[in-house]
Amino acid sequence: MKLTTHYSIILASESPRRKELFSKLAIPFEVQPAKIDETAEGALTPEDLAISIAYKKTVPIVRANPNAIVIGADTTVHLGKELLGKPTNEEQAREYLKKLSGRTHNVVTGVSIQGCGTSISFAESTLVTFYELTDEQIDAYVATGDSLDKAGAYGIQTMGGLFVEKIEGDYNNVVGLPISRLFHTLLTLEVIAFEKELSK
Ligand SMILES: Cc1cn([C@H]2C[C@H](O)[C@@H](COP(=O)(O)OP(=O)(O)OP(=O)(O)O)O2)c(=O)[nH]c1=O
Repeated sequence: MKLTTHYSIILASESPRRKELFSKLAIPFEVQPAKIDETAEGALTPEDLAISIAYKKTVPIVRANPNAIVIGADTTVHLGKELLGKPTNEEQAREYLKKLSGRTHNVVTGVSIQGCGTSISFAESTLVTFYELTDEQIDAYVATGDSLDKAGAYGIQTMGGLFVEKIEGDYNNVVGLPISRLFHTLLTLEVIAFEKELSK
């Protein structure tokens, strides 16, 4: 299938995983990371929190590119009422993984699509259950350095995936972008469309 767009599209993210997932659409796009303060005020639900940060990421990019459609995303890990962001150091990474061991957590990615008269956001949730982890497993994984740029201190797409017993929901959402829901949303918004190929 071949998709097309009349818009210039900007992915407001420095995440290489988001860039790779967005590339599945095979349409031209640019990456412009937004450096923002990733905190949100008020007692928000996990979904509203992820949406509000995703939206915040689009704001400076929309301002600088008024003729583009800008897409921002934010992924957070929730264990009960506790929010586990990116660990600030290896000690915190170990602490997060100990908490996740043997339990089910919720990975929520907020996505915000802004610009050219479009303003829509959504959040997708995936439940992830970890095996019971030993200290040896946690120490060995954290020593790889993979934890530090990832919410919840693990990457399901890297060796962190070895800790996962099961997931309920969209795998790509855990990696950082629910690309299939985004694909359907962009089609509905007519931001993207199928390019009708002339019969050969
Ligand atoms: C749980 C989990 C998170 N992650 C990543 C996805 C996100 O990149 C990151 C969470 O941080 P985010 O703040 O969502 O994203 P980011 O800082 O990487 O990029 P940007 O703000 O510029 O868009 O954690 C994985 O790669 N694998 C996983 O299994």
